[in-house]
Amino acid sequence: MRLREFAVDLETPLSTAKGDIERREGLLVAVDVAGETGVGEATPLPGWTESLADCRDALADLAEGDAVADANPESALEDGTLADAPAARHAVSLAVSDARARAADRPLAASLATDSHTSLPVNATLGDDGPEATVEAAETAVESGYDCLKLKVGARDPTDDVARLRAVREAVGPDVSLRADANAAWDRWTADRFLDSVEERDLDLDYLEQPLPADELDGHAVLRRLHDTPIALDESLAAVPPQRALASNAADVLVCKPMALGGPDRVRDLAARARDAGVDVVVTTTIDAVVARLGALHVAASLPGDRAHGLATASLLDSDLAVDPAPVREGRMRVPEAPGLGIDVSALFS
Ligand SMILES: O=C(O)CCC(=O)c1ccccc1C(=O)O
Ligand SMILES: [Mg+2]
Repeated sequence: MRLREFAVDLETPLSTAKGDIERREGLLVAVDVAGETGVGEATPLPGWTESLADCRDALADLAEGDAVADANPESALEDGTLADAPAARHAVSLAVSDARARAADRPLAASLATDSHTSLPVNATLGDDGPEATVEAAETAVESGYDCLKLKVGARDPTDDVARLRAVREAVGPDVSLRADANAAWDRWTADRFLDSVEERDLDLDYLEQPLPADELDGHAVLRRLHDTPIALDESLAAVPPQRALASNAADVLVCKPMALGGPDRVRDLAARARDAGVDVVVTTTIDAVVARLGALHVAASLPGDRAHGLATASLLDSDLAVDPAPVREGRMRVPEAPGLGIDVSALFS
């Protein structure tokens, strides 16, 4: 197993209710499995995953036990070694899946599901900003072909967030779908008030993502009963066993971050349970470099459903680890057709 550390800056910080994301640091992992080299990425994000230091330690421990890891890196996925390090587990799991798909000579998505999508709609991700800047960013996104926008809310008074959403709805018209992500900023009363005014003004939100703190499953379930606006859970899935979130009737949609859930295999397991419960799944990045974004794209493409995914985050970075084989065009991403992730490993480990 080989490791390579990396750091990439965001072009402009992504402003959320829980602070700005300015820089992403992580590790690339390469493993040899089934006669092929596969690559994975660990880009931890505290709040969703272990710290960078813990991630680095977990992967270094694995790489040092090289004899074991090389003989069977998959054992580390199942034996609990990486149980408390979802970003590290994500890197190893993605690298193993990439190698296996390359060995089968199929794109990763097609190796995971026979009826995988070849392209997917994605939402534009708009940070917290004043009303004019938010409208301008929304208009630019729609002009470039997006028909789904996700706005960060929760960093200002909810009345101001409603005004931002109203201005965006007026600017983009009724056919663009709008999502709002509060990143756990509100209490039940504030979320209730926000949803009342959104619904009074017919702003028609596709969903409200994580209005309440991560452990408040019952609170989200109450909001679902009181309002027509669908509720999505994100932070909750990293904080409580995802099965509990499903069992609590707390969500219409699960926002699945492969990095936070511990790998593409974990997303697929959870998506199957969600499907049985009639809950939709949207896959998003954690603002990752090209390897993890491609992993998220392939796993999203392997799932049924036609909701836009939160994968359009490459443009937030000011540099990357390699040329992106899946740029966003007209609000969609095409799944690379080359084997595995569709990226050249030698370009990443030179
Ligand atoms: O979903 C998207 O559009 C992009 C991903 C995103 O918003 C995000 C990125 C990093 C950390 C948290 C989040 C989030 O969904 O809250
Ligand atoms: Mg979110």
